[in-house]
Amino acid sequence: MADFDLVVIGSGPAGEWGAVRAAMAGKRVVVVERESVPGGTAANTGTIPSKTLRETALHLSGLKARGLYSVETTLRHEATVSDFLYRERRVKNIERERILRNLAHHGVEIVRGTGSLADAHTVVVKSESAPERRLTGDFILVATGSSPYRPPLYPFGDPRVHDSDEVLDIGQLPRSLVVVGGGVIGCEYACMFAALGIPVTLVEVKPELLPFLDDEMSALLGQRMEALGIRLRFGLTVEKVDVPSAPDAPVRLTLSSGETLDTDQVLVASGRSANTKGLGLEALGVKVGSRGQVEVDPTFQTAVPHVYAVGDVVGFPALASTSMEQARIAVEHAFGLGNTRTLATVLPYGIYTIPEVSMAGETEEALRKQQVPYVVGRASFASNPRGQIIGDTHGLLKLLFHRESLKLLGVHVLGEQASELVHVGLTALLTGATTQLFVETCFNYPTLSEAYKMAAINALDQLKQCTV
Ligand SMILES: Cc1cc2nc3c(=O)[nH]c(=O)nc-3n(C[C@H](O)[C@H](O)[C@H](O)COP(=O)(O)OP(=O)(O)OC[C@H]3O[C@@H](n4cnc5c(N)ncnc54)[C@H](O)[C@@H]3O)c2cc1C
Ligand SMILES: NC(=O)c1ccc[n+]([C@@H]2O[C@H](COP(=O)([O-])OP(=O)(O)OC[C@H]3O[C@@H](n4cnc5c(N)ncnc54)[C@H](O)[C@@H]3O)[C@@H](O)[C@H]2O)c1
Repeated sequence: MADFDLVVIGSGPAGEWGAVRAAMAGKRVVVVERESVPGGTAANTGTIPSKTLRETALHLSGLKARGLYSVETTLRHEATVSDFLYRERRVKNIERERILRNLAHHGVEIVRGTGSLADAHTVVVKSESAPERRLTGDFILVATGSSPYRPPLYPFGDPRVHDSDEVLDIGQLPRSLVVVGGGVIGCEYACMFAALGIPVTLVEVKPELLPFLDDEMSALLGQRMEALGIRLRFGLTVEKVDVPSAPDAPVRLTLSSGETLDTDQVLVASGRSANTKGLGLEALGVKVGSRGQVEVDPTFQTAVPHVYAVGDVVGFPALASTSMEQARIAVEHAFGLGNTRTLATVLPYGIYTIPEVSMAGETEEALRKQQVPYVVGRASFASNPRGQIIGDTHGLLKLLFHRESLKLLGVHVLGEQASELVHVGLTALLTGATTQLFVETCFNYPTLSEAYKMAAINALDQLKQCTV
C-alpha cells in the first residue's frame, strides 16, 4: 500500500486547496514544499502582496480623496520604502499562518524540500536540512506554479533591475520607473508606482493594453492610466540595456524605435514560465510546452493517468482563483468525488489597476467575430448616486445582451470595486439570466450595483423595448 492517497507538490492556492479537498474526503494527504514558507506566488510574491501594495499606494497617495474633494493632493507625506512595504509584510505573514492552520486542521502533513518524481507513484524529497525522503502515493498532484520569465537582455541581480518577485525587496522607492510589459502584472505595478507620484513609463510590444479585455474597456483603462501620469509606449520593445556602474546614474534603455529612456529603476514583467524543470515529468511521458507548461485534459489529468497537474504549471489562465478550482476538479476526478467534471465555462478576470477592471463572458469583438447579434447597455458611475458619493465618476458598467433572446452575454466593469461588482453579472451569466432579472431586481440604493439595472434599461431603451 502507498504511504499516502495523495502526494501534492507545491503549497500555493492549487496545492493547498487540492490537499484540503482530498483530506475533507478522508484521504491521507501530504504536501511537499521547497520554500520555508507556504503559499507560493499567491501568498508570497504575487497576488496578496501586490493587492496589499495597491491599497497602501492608494492610502499613501491620498488618491481616493482627489475624486471626493476635487483637490490635487500630492503624497500625504514623502513615502519611504518601509511605509510602502509595511502592510504587505504583515498581510502576507497572516496569510501564511492561515494556510498552515488550514492544512493542519484537515490533517495534511507538510514535508519541506524539493520534490521530483522518481516514478509515477513516488516523489523524492531533497532538502539541505534533512535526509532524503521517498513518499509514495496512489495519486500525485503537481501544483508547482510558475516563476517570472527573465529575458537574457536584462542584468537581473543589479539592484535597479527587477522582476515581479524582486520588486518586493527594493531597497528604495524608484525616482523613476520603466515597466517592460503591459500585461496584468506590468499594468498593476505601473499604476501603484504612479499613484505614489513616481514617473512611470510602460513599454508594451503590442498595440494595446490587455487585449483579452473588451476594446472599449482596454482603451478606457489606458486613458485612466495616462491620467495617473503613466507614459504608455505601444508597439515597442527594449533592444539594449545599459546599466552604469555608478549606483546613482540612470539605467538607459534603447527601444526598437531608437528612442532612449533614462530611468532610475526597471521592472520587467514580460510573462512567466511554469516550474517544471527537474520534476522528472518528461521521463514519465508527461508532455510539457515551450514555457514548461504541463499538458493536461479538461479534468487536469496528464498523459500518466494518476498524475494530475493544476494551477500555473498548466499555463493559461494562470490565476489564483482558477488554480484553486482546477485543484478541486482534479481531486474530485481522481477520487470519484462530487459532480463537477470540468472548470466553469465562464471565468471572471479581476485586474487591480487604478482603477480596477473586471470582466466575465464575451467581449464585443468576440461576439462580432462569432456573428452573434447583440445590444450594449451602459451605465456610467457619474450618473450613479453612489459613484458621485464616493467620487468615482470615471467608472463604467457595460453589459452585452443577445439582441433577440435578451440573454446576458458579457459583463465589463471599470472603476472602484470592479472586481467585486462583476460577481452580480457572473452569477447572472452562469444562470442564463436576461435583462428581466436586472429590471425586476430591487437593488440597495444608493449602490454601484444598481448600475446593473440602469445598464439593462439602457440596452432595452436602444431596442425600444423599455417597459419601465
Ligand atoms: C504579481 C502577481 C500578481 C498576481 N495577482 C493575482 C490576482 O490578483 N488574482 C489572481 O487570481 N491571481 C493573481 N496572480 C496569479 C497567482 O498568484 C497564481 O495564479 C497562483 O499563485 C498560482 O497558484 P499555484 O498554486 O499554481 O502556484 P504557486 O502559487 O506559484 O505555488 C507553487 C508552489 O510550489 C512550490 N514548488 C515549486 N516547485 C517545487 C518542487 N519541485 N518541490 C516542492 N515545491 C515546489 C513553490 O515553492 C510554490 O510554493 C498574480 C501573480 C503575480 C506574479
Ligand atoms: N489580477 C490578476 O488576475 C493578475 C495579476 C497579476 C498577474 N496575474 C497573472 O500573472 C501572469 C503573468 O503576468 P505578466 O503580466 O507577466 O505576463 P503576460 O504574459 O500576461 O503579459 C506580458 C506582457 O508583456 C509583453 N511583452 C513581452 N515581451 C515584451 C518585450 N520584450 N517588450 C515589451 N513588451 C513585452 C507582452 O506582449 C504582454 O502584454 C498572467 O498570466 C496573469 O494571469 C494575474
